[in-house]
Amino acid sequence: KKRGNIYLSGAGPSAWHEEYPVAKGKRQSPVDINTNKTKFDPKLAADPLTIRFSDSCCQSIVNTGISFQVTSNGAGCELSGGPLDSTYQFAQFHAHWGAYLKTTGSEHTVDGVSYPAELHLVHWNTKYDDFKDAVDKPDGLAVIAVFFKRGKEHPGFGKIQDLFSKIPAKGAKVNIDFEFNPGLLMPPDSENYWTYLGSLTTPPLYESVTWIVMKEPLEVSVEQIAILRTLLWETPNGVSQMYNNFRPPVPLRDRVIRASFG
Ligand SMILES: NS(=O)(=O)c1ccc2oc(NC(=O)c3ccccc3)nc2c1
Ligand SMILES: [Zn+2]
Repeated sequence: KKRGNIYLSGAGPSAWHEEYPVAKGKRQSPVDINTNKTKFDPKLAADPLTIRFSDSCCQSIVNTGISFQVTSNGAGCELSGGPLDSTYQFAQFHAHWGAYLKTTGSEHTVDGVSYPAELHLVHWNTKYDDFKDAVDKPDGLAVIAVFFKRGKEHPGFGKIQDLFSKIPAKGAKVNIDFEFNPGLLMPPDSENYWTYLGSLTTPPLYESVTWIVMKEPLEVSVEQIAILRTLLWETPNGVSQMYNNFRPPVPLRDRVIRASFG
């Protein structure tokens, strides 16, 4: 059966629970971050989040059929501190975005407000042997989420977007033969973040992610937001531009989102 596109086949995200019952689970993502209900946790500031990236950590970029994905062997790219009790190694970054002239696009929202896109930097807990071993464990993954907002151009991200024309279809992959430090994609102030226990935002929706959502968005140009939609994916009506590859927020249930700032 041509599965096609998980966002456009059948009823999309609202139907994922039919094949993945965990979609209605207790620690699903994304969620709306209601800033009146977040809780400042001084312990997060006491043991600051340590985000380490390197110039040599990005090997290739692939069209996964639902986003672009810059893949890393993780060399010199590690995450620890803050809410994390272990060292996590960088595996890949990708993004989610909306449609032309729409304000939606991000997965997480803040007080009900969406951003046009959201970047995810995926890390796995090095207490496990590799990503695949970590991916379904409750403390297996840590994902840094960075909101994109429209503003000045971001030349660093532009270097990655220049490769999009080389990965026109699902499965297409090219090597990155220049140095690219994912640290360029962190907002100027990355001390202020929210954190909560959640899940992958696409099937299999494993409840294995400690989310670290940066409060400050990263500015990119309106053109750069539009270039995201030049990536292509399969739809029930054939190959077309990739957009609206985001899961809308799901219920927070019995969770409190902690803030690293007062
Ligand atoms: N939107 S999300 O929640 O950040 C999210 C959702 C689903 C994901 O599946 C993977 N797999 C790998 O990264 C991987 C890395 C190495 C080898 C195999 C897979 N990362 C994900 C992130
Ligand atoms: Zn993602």
